[in-house]
Amino acid sequence: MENGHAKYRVAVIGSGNWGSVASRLIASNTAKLPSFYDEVRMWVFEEILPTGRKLSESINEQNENCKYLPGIKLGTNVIADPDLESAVKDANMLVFVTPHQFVEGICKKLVGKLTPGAEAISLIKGMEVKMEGPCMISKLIADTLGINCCVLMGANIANEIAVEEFSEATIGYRKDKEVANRWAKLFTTPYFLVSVAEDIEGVELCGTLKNIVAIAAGLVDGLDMGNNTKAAIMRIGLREMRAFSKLLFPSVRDNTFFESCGVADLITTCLGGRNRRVAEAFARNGGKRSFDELEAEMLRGQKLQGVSTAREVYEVLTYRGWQELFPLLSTVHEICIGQLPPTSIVEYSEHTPNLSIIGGHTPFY
Ligand SMILES: NC(=O)C1=CN([C@@H]2O[C@H](COP(=O)(O)OP(=O)(O)OC[C@H]3O[C@@H](n4cnc5c(N)ncnc54)[C@H](O)[C@@H]3O)[C@@H](O)[C@H]2O)C=CC1
Ligand SMILES: O=C(CO)COP(=O)(O)O
Repeated sequence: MENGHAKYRVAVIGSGNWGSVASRLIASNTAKLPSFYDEVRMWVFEEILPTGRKLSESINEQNENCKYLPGIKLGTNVIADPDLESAVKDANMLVFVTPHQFVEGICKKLVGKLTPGAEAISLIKGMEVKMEGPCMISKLIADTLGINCCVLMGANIANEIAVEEFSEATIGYRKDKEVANRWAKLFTTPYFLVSVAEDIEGVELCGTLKNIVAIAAGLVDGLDMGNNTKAAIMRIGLREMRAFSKLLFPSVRDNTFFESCGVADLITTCLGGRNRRVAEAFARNGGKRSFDELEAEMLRGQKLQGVSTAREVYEVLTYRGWQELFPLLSTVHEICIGQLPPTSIVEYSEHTPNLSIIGGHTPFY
């Protein structure tokens, strides 16, 4: 507490492409706003660079992440720390931003290590499928660590935000608007406008599911189909995103799909994202080179989320008998695993079933 007011210390867990940009954005605000400590600790999954140097040391020396965000200064108040426990020490605002497949292991290491009363926000686009069913990443963080966790999603291609091009984002929260507003204050800059929505599942599912649609858009690009086809894929994808989200969580609001986290993120990722780019290469190679191989070659350490999310969603669809209701989401997975050729992405619509069968109610479509 300072002058009777709480003062907040921020730690960022993750230092990939978006993790580095988010740290830079946040640090530009903590340096200015009196309610936050200047320093932002950024946890780094340690790597040895080709030069033989440790990535964390290189970041602190150059004030730049030469592997995941070359050419951009992070701000001198961003301190890279390869020790997870030390990175979160005394922090009461925790920003989770790693590829989704690593978050469970990270959370397990953090159990019992957090400052009491710490709050979290997840910038991670993805989900886990457990025995009990699908689990959103914010819930995984909240349940494993016993803390409240908001989400921030949006049309946020990191490299564009790094050079301060105008973007918007949506914070999803469950009940506590005051906490959501505090997160919004931490992230908002003149070039990064943040709004809040009391629909955490809707916001997070938008960010998660659009990565599958972006794979479909990339396949269409790789097959040299035109803008009309891509627009159709985006429209059908958005429709399936909304239907799937509402089936999982009936509380999900239609309006959420019109926020930055919804239609805007879908558009930007289908036009300029990594999922789109690698899927295009996959289709150009006729599906003969795997996504894993192309990811390693094209992204050099950055990670795709769409392929594993397609698998996770497919597990939910098959388990619940919903596969036929979601032809686009299902087809993307079947293409990714080589069960169908890339050209199937535009063939499925012939088999689109009568979608009004869901629970005998008016269809979501
Ligand atoms: N890059 C972007 O434009 C955006 C990314 N996102 C989301 O943010 C999340 C994080 O993405 P990025 O920061 O771009 O990461 P990235 O794609 O650059 O991923 C690489 C990161 O994973 C780390 N890593 C590798 N192996 C690891 C392990 N075993 N354990 C822990 N960490 C490991 C690497 O050190 C590196 O920090 C993802 O869910 C992504 O969908 C959201 C908006 C924009
Ligand atoms: O989520 C993103 C933009 O909002 C980035 O998407 P990609 O991971 O496909 O680059």
